[in-house]
Amino acid sequence: MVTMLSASAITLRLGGRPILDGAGFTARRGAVTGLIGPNGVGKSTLLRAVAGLLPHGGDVRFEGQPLPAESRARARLLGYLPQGHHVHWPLSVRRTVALGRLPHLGSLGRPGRTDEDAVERVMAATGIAGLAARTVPTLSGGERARVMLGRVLATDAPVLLADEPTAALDPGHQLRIMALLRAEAVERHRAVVVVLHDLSLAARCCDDLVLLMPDRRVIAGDVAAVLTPGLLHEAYGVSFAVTRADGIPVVLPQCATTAPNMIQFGD
Ligand SMILES: Nc1ncnc2c1ncn2[C@@H]1O[C@H](COP(=O)(O)OP(=O)(O)OP(=O)(O)O)[C@@H](O)[C@H]1O
Repeated sequence: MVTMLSASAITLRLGGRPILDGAGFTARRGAVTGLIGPNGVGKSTLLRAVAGLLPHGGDVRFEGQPLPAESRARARLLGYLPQGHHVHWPLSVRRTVALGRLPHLGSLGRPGRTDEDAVERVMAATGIAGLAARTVPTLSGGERARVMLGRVLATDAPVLLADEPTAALDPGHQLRIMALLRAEAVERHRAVVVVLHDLSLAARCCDDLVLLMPDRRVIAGDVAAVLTPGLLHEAYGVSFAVTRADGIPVVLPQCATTAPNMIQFGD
């Protein structure tokens, strides 16, 4: 599979502090790449930098070419789903998904047949066609997550960057969202990059993993190469058992004691 997106030597400061210092990763066409690592290590920041939403040093390329500086042209290449994205105003589901077509609309901003087809396709794929007329604030968390994902899928961008799209979802919805992202990668030949905290879900649903370490190393490779007990202990500060259940990888954090207050938080 071909590298579609590459980010290298990304440096970035926020609030006067260096947050990223030489981070990078590649994402292949037709594959799901999981971006993992402990809280605060810089996963969201890296994704936002790559999406062009934060000024940064380093190099981001699409199929070997620098990304266009113009935001609409860039948005046609990179679809970005922010963490915990909500719509608080009473916009219908259909109109929310249609917002994903904005980078494609001409100067009059009028959607054409291609735009309408894209919205219908995405609403069917995400299972939200039956909710089309509902307003987003009236939806459940699981329904809203699918609508927000629908909005980004409607961009038809070849690269999808999704920041914790499964957060706060039940296990069934988590698997459905990941299956959708997989289908976008495999059937529509996109490169999908997804930030995940659930390491078993990452092991099960991702082809490649990128682990951001607290000491700023970046460990990239397939699931077996990255999800080792040694690397996970270094990354998260607790022990892990990496095993299989019915052939499905399972990554279990271990605690010497069952008392949660025995886990020490870092600085
Ligand atoms: N606007 C900001 N100003 C100053 N520091 C910030 C800002 N935004 C983020 N940071 C800091 O940057 C670091 C990386 O944050 P980021 O949200 O990228 O981490 P993350 O790996 O996505 O974390 P989590 O898993 O908790 O979502 C954190 O220490 C955070 O406090």
